[in-house]
Amino acid sequence: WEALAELPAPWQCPGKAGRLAPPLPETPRAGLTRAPRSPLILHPASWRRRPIPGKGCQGNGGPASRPTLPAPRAPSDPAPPPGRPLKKGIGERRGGFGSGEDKGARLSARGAVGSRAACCSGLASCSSASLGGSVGRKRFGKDNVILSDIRKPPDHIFHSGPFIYSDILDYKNLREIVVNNRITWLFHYSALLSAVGEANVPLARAVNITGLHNVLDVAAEHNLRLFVPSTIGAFGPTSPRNPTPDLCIQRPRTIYGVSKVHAELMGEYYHYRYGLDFRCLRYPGIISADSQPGGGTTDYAVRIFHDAIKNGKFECNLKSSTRLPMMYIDDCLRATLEVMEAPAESLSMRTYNVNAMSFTPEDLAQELLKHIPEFQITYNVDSVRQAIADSWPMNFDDSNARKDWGWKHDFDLPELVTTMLNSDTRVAQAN
Ligand SMILES: NC(=O)C1=CN([C@@H]2O[C@H](COP(=O)(O)OP(=O)(O)OC[C@H]3O[C@@H](n4cnc5c(N)ncnc54)[C@H](O)[C@@H]3O)[C@@H](O)[C@H]2O)C=CC1
Ligand SMILES: CC(=O)[C@H](N)C(=O)O
Repeated sequence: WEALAELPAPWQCPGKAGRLAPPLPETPRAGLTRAPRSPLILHPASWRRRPIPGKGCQGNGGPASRPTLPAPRAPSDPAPPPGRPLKKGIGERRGGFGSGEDKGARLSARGAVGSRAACCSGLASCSSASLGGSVGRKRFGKDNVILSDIRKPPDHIFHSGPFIYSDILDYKNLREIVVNNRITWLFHYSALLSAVGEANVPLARAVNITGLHNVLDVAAEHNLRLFVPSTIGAFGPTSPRNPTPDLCIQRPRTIYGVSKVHAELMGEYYHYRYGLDFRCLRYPGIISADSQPGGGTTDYAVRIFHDAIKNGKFECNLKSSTRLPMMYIDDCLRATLEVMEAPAESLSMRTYNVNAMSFTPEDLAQELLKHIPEFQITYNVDSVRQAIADSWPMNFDDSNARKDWGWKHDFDLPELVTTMLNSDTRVAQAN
């Protein structure tokens, strides 16, 4: 591991346009040196090992012109220490990240000035929307959360705070956003979901795998705290299905699942090898009134509410007995913020299952009938979605999340249905 410390990290190697960091200024001493502080931004790139002549990556610019990586940590090392608190006064902006009361944000600040979080798109198709827009902005202040996507979100999101266009496949642009906006936390939501992924494997491979590589590199290079959601879809037919524990066989049969197992493993690898503060939750199917489903297998559990309110009936594309783990969006967002704000010492793992409830389409229909007595459900099974659902967990064991950082869900099936049908929710408003 000592020897590996002198090798370049992925984001320092040539191969992708704009990937090379600028050469280090000459420093008077050999070994670990500190580059001069910029008056505006102090980020971890300030800490460099001087390159050793003749070592480092070959190609553009020659070895001596390239900075080397932050020292890799041996796999047995403990998790990296939390970042230093922001200097008082500097990062205190509008009560959001870096504010005096905000413990999590202070922990995350890691030497940045005026910390900010960025969400690369978000939950469901009004993506960037749901997560950053709803809770991230409420929690940290609207100007301290920057949302991005390749699609314009609905108006209520678009006008709720900073939103920028960003393609996850454009590494240089990601880097610009992080540096120019002094980003300290990154929530990476861009992905193609299970059903649309099967319909366009090359695109799913690019967005879910290459996009993740870009995010990992930019996060490690700039010492960001990184959240990547995984899913029940990261398990497959050979995993125990009822319940599915955190650690077991993971052999998914969809490109979506394969890309998410890859994300879990790559994030953990970057954590142990480069000290990246990577945190990941395996979400169940997420049910939100705020957004339209994005092409997944669990979409029926969102669509059913829209159709029930609008037409009083619903045609379900999964069999009535298909049991899957599910969660209401508020629980999902709270779990995400809680794991991001948890002290590093409390995390015994970097990827956790989280769960709230588990139901079948029939269970959901029965609960809806209590509110809409004339509601009717029929079944027209989609064979692709059904095969996917049959390979996924029926119930999720999230005891490690509950034990390590105190995860506790608020919404079971009755509360979910009442809330989704409540006149305040967007399902009711949209219909
Ligand atoms: N919705 C759910 O039930 C669950 C979602 N998740 C995870 O949460 C994340 C978000 O899921 P949803 O919002 O439901 O999916 P979605 O399909 O609604 O949103 C994904 C977003 O990614 C954006 N995107 C696609 N290609 C992009 C690119 N090249 N650059 C930038 N953005 C791009 C899309 O425009 C879209 O807005 C995904 O990573 C998914 O795996 C995990 C488990 C359950
Ligand atoms: C559970 C998920 O990851 C998503 N909703 C999908 O069905 O693909």
